[in-house]
Amino acid sequence: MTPFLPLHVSTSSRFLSHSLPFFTRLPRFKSPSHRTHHFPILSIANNPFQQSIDKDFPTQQQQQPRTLFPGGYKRPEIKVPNIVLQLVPDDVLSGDDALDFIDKAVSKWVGIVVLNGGDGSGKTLYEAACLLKSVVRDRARLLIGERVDIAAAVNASGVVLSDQGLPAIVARNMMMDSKSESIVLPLVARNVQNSRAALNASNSEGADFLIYGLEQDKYFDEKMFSGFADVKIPIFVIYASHRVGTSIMEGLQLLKSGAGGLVMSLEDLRLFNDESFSQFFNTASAVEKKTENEPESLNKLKPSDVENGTNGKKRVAGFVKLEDREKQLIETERSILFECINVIHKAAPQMKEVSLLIDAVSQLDEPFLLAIVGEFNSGKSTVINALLGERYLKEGVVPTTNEITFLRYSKYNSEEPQRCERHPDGQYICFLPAPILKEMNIVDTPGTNVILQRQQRLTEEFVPRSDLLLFVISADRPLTESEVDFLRYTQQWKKKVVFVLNKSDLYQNTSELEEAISFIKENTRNLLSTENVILYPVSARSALEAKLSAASDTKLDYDESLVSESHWKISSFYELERFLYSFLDGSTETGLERMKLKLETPIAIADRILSTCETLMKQKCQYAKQDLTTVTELIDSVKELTMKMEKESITWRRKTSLLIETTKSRVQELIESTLQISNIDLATAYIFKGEKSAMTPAAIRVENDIIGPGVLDAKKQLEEYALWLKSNSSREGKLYQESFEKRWPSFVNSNTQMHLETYELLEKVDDASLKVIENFSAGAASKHFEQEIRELYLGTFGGLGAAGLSASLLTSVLPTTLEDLLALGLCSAGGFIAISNFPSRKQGLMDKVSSIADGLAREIEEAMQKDLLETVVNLENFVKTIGKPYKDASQQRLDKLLDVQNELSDIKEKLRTLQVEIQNLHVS
Ligand SMILES: Nc1nc2c(ncn2[C@@H]2O[C@H](COP(=O)(O)OP(=O)(O)OP(=O)(O)O)[C@@H](O)[C@H]2O)c(=O)[nH]1
Repeated sequence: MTPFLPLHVSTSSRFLSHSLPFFTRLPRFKSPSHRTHHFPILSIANNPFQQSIDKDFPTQQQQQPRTLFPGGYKRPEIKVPNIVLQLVPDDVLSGDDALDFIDKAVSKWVGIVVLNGGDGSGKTLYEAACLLKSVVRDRARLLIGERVDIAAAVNASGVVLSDQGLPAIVARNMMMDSKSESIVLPLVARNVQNSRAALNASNSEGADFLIYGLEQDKYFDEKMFSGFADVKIPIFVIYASHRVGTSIMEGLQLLKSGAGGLVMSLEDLRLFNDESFSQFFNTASAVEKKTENEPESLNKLKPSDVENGTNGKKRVAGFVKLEDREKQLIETERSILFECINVIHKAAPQMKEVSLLIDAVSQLDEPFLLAIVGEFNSGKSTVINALLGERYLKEGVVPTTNEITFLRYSKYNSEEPQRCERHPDGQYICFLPAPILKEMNIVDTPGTNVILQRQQRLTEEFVPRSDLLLFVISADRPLTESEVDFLRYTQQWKKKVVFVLNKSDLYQNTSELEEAISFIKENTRNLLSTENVILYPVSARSALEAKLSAASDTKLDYDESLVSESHWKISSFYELERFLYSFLDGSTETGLERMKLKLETPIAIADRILSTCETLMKQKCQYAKQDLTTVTELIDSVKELTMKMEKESITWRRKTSLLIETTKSRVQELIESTLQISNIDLATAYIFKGEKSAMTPAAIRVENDIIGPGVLDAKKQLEEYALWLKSNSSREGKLYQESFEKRWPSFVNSNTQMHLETYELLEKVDDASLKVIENFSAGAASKHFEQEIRELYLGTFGGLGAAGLSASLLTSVLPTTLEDLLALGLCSAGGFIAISNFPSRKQGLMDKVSSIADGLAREIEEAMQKDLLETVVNLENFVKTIGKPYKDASQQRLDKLLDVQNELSDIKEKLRTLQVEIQNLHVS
């Protein structure tokens, strides 16, 4: 799982580079560690963001703890009935239509695909496995025959081992080492050819399912399968058409005999069409339904029941006795829990553990559930047998209980005193005529602290469902570390625990026994948060033997044997029984406690899941708030970008005004150097040639050398400026858009598709500054300038006549203006006054040039400013427009999450009130 690390906007480090959006240097959230250790407190199954709120706007990779169960692993579930497709590399690599066929098969009927190595090389097997994995994907389980290394390398679901292959535990551990991220334990299946091997593989081996193949030259016979009755894991039978026939009905026969499904080769699979398979699965589910309808079976709630909140049960009206009160509480509790389930669905659709709660709700009206737990070999089965008074369960020095075994009551039937069946959910249900089962269901669980992890998980997963735990400790190892660990785990579900110190007969004397009792009590008090640790030292073996011999000796019953047998070993077991029986009597305090425990079981599950949901929602809300802030900051950050553009535009304006300034100075310089009285050529040109004459060289120079190029330069500069504005705006606009899309890719939909005019905003600039310069004509300016000069000369020399002018001609040899004037004065006193105006007239012209240039510069600057403003306003509007759907969505998401958060706390409050009500139950 690659964590998606959310981005934040950093306000300080923007504008870093033009090749990156200016907001891309963003810090990352610290990804919280999501590894769980032994017995985690909080957890949720993996597979994030598929539904509801998350689907709407999946922005953050939230913390995904592995599972609510210890070790962070879940047992893999195997659906039955199922079809297993068995392949060899050639099937996969042959290049014909096999892959298409496999693709279709896994999308419809095949739930497990096994790739066997055949005799080929590891390389070929690996290549075939890679190819197969890419076809199968997650639609079916892919298992590799024997080669754990290849299974691990291609990330397969598990391995199939031959009868002589690796021990299952070794294979599983090897796979687990390589699949450290997976929350599901790897599957280990075994090929078997007879019932003994099958039993062995399912019991001490801990295989998850079996593939049963007939020995060479043997043909299928239903009786053959009867030897597998004790095998408690699914068995898939190899369906070889040449042995069994090609009718699917033959396969159905196998299912009826107890097989979990059929194993077929590619060749055999091709023999059947969709119709045959649908017939196969329909009939199989009909068979299953029949089993489910057995009395008191563990029917699961249907989703529709959850929605309706009815579970098909009649509502109970009115109550007078405690029992009625209990019924009424059950109804209230049920409806609150349905609400709870709905809220959990909303808060954490991926939380698979909600099924625990659904189960617990469906079991509210079921008898009290007493679960016997403890380490393997502590004597759990013997304790149960002693309670039942008969050796119903297998006992033994090696782990003997491999499945959760429900013991339920059924009337005595001489033909079938004990009937066991495997429920589709994998648990075993045995119907026995033992009286204690009338009032409570007893569950035998596989021992903990076994090397077989599957069994340990089974027990752990069962703990939340039980109402009371009978924790069996063996006298030869009172309270081990792993027992303490397990006990701690049970307390996460707030389970009431009663200890049974079994095999007490092993102690030499009472002081040894007392020492062990006080040791256990001392060390569990804190864990169970009670001063009153309940512990019964017993010898289940002696108690069972006493009961059995009492039963065989009709004259003596068990109670009498207690009297006659003063042995404490039996009497202490009797104490335990008395305690348990008192649970059945609703009129006693213990009976009341039974009801309370029963009612509190689903509440504890709900409470724990709700707490997990709350943590998750808190985190989700935090992320959603962060998202909203990020979106808002992202939108607002455009202001800083525009400020930056404004800053940069100053340089552009400066450059343009400098250009105008230079042009102005050059014109003025020209005036200074050219316009002199002594410039006889000029004077003659203006005075004698009149207006119609061709342009003077001075004016021509102004046009060609100064104003003309100046205007061209300015135009070029303003064109560049306009381009700078547009490219800046469209680049940044696009970067914003990319950032929104990259940051929230799942949200790119029709809402975020903008109208064309939105994109046009990025290009839309009026180019006012360019227009100003375009409107400024160098020719017109030169003409104007020419006119001004003419007026200057005419105003100066027009009244002097030929004498004055000839006098002035003298001055042509004099170097300075002053001498100029003096000479003129001497030559023509009358003309002096007119000529003396020349410098001020010249200055006037200079001022005129200056004011025209300054006016132009101002006009251009204002237009540039206008262009800039238009660009930044457009860019801001663009970013606001494209950011709006994201902002709205993050706001909506946050609102939704806050609503769910409120719903969570409301439902928690309701549960608390209910809990108080339950606690207030008392014997009337
Ligand atoms: N001495 C003595 N041995 C006992 C007593 N109870 C059970 N045993 C023996 O302990 C061994 C294990 O007993 P089981 O009842 O199979 O133990 P378990 O806890 O169910 O074992 P698993 O199901 O494998 O976890 C058997 O050999 C029993 O005979 C007892 O009270 N005293």
